[in-house]
Amino acid sequence: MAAQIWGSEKRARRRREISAKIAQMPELHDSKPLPFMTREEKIMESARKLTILTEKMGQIIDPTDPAELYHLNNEVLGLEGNPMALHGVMFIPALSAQASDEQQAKWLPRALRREIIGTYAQTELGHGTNLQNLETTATYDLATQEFVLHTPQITALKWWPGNLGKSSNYAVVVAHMIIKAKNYGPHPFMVQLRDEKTHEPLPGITIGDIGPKMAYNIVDNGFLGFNKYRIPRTNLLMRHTKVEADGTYIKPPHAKINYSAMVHVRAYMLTGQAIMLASALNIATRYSSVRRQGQIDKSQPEVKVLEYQTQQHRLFPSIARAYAFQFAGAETVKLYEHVLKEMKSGNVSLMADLHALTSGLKSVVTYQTGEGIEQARMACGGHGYSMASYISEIYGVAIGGCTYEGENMVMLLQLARYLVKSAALVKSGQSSKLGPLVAYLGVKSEPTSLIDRIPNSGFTEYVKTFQHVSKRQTLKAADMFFGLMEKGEKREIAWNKCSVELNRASRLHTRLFIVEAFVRRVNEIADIRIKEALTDLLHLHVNYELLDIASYALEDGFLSASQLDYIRDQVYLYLGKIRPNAVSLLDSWEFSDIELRSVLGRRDGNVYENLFKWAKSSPLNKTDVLSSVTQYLKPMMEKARL
Ligand SMILES: CCCCCCCC/C=C\CCC/C=C/C(=O)SCCNC(=O)CCNC(=O)[C@H](O)C(C)(C)COP(=O)(O)OP(=O)(O)OC[C@H]1O[C@@H](n2cnc3c(N)ncnc32)[C@H](O)[C@@H]1OP(=O)(O)O
Ligand SMILES: Cc1cc2nc3c(=O)[nH]c(=O)nc-3n(C[C@H](O)[C@H](O)[C@H](O)COP(=O)(O)OP(=O)(O)OC[C@H]3O[C@@H](n4cnc5c(N)ncnc54)[C@H](O)[C@@H]3O)c2cc1C
Repeated sequence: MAAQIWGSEKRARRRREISAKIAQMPELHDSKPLPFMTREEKIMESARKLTILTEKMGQIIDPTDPAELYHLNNEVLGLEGNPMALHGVMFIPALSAQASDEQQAKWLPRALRREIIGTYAQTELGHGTNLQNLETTATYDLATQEFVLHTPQITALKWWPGNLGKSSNYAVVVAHMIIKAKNYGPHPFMVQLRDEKTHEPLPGITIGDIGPKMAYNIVDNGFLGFNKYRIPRTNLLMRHTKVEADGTYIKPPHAKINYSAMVHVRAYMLTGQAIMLASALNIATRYSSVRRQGQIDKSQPEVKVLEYQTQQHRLFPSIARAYAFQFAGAETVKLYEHVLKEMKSGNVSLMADLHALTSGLKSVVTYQTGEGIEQARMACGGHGYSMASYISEIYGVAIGGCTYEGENMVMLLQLARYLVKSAALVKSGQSSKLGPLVAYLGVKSEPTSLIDRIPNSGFTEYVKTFQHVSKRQTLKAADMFFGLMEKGEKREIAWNKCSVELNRASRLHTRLFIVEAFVRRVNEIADIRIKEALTDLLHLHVNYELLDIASYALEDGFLSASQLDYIRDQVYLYLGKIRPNAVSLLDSWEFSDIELRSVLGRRDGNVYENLFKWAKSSPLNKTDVLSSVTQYLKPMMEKARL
């Protein structure tokens, strides 16, 4: 099963080898539990481990393999980020995709050797979503052949970029490029921020940390202002766009090609989200099979809480989602790598499809991951609320994904633009022009679902039902939009008035893709036992998801009330079938105790003794009487007694 999760036997074996090596290297372990550290201590601890990793990484992993790097990162540095998180996640990908060969030769080796630390600085205090209204300017000075970076007002301060505040000395900065008074829109520039020897900010740069956040507090998300700060013309990233010495602008082959670093993260973050969901579920499910509370049959002893159907219903559909996200994420990464290769050789025709797909997936996956992790926390009762479970940290980190790389509603609306264009093709009789991801929009469906009518139909009837609801909602939202415009409404106003319906279509389309990716994967599996376990999980997934969106299928009679009862029964049937495999389905992800960082989710199940040990190690317990008591509470009580 680990091979299915991680992509191959070899990958699963490598993960195990890497975890085993890390287990033997105490210098790479947290020196004390992270929740007991201050933010400064955590950053220091992370930087300490990061420098050891830089020295020893080659002994542990193949540093050129992103999957091995990601695993090493999760085990040693953890989810809360690190002082170089953005260096690998966005700075290097931005340089790789957007810098010319000559620029790459100059900067990439230095970045890869970690001689310099970089980040991706795009979002500002006043604007994050609407890139067209970013306010930082890069004005070309023809006389000196330099760009002058400037922050005209407070809202133009860069705000949020990870590791910008304290750790990075370089950044890819996105600014509006102005040449001879003409604004060419946002473009990426390589900018040195700090002196390489002293790490002091360079003259003309104002920089710092934006303060503590809901989670991710090891990352120094920062602010950045420029006061007429000059950089050479050749620091504009020039793989696709060029500015010649005389100010001549050569436009890129696709208007949005400079957005590729964002698409990179949107594609890769899906499996990251799956891992976080599976981690929280692993903790909750293991704990639920240790925790005994109450009886189902009063004549019997107390049961493990995992025996309760409500507990299973709370956890198991999310287990199915974690697998589904991992499989859909793996497919998306493959597609991304393919499109990136094509883009590098000048073919930009697949960019729109990739953008639409990653926009929808990013939104649905992060939202459902957040939901699943929060349910996992509640499933652990009181102990879930303790930082000893570590679930709250996982939650805080995961839901950051609902916001970064494009706020979820906004990204769903990006997918909706693609769906509406596709609907227009269907309406104008040009279904043959539909791309493969939306081809179903042009296919006539049966009048009713055959879900419970065709025995042994595999998952075909389910997929058809998901296709039906997605198609119907897409055409309905598109009709609403076109109808408003026919009545004379301006395009943008009509769009806004339909946007809730449009986003519903985007979610349904994305959920269909996730179901299809799960079905594709299960169909590929040769090992009978693995196939059986995953088929059970897939049954739970399709029935649970369909129940969740049933109103769309009920409203036009595609599903009947009796079919809904059938689907509900299937959910209960598969909850029961999955119960014996539940812990194993999560243990198959092979998270080590070091990686999980959870007292509650320990592999050995020795929860209570370790919770007590954890509590005793709280800094508050270093002394029996705190100074808050001697200074304030004790005098207060004494005064009251007089
Ligand atoms: C190994 C890696 C492991 C990764 C693990 C991940 C963990 C990471 C953990 C933490 C890191 C956090 C890092 C966070 C970083 C950031 O958040 S960086 C900042 C991100 N910011 C955003 O995402 C901003 C969101 N806004 C936008 O993207 C855009 O503004 C927009 C909403 C898309 C609109 O853009 P714009 O105003 O320029 O667009 P319009 O002029 O309206 O045109 C829209 C048309 O353009 C098409 N389009 C847009 N984007 C793209 C694209 N990327 N590719 C192709 N086409 C694109 C769009 O489809 C419209 O086309 P149409 O007109 O034909 O419909
Ligand atoms: C943990 C974290 C890490 C980050 N790291 C980085 C980084 O490294 N580099 C970087 O540059 N940035 C980074 N960011 C910033 C992030 O990319 C932005 O916050 C994000 O893109 C959302 O933009 P915003 O803050 O402007 O939200 P807003 O756009 O202000 O969103 C507020 C509300 O308005 C709605 N809204 C906005 N526009 C529309 C619209 N057109 N239609 C409908 N609704 C709309 C949204 O849906 C939302 O409900 C990070 C953010 C976080 C939380």
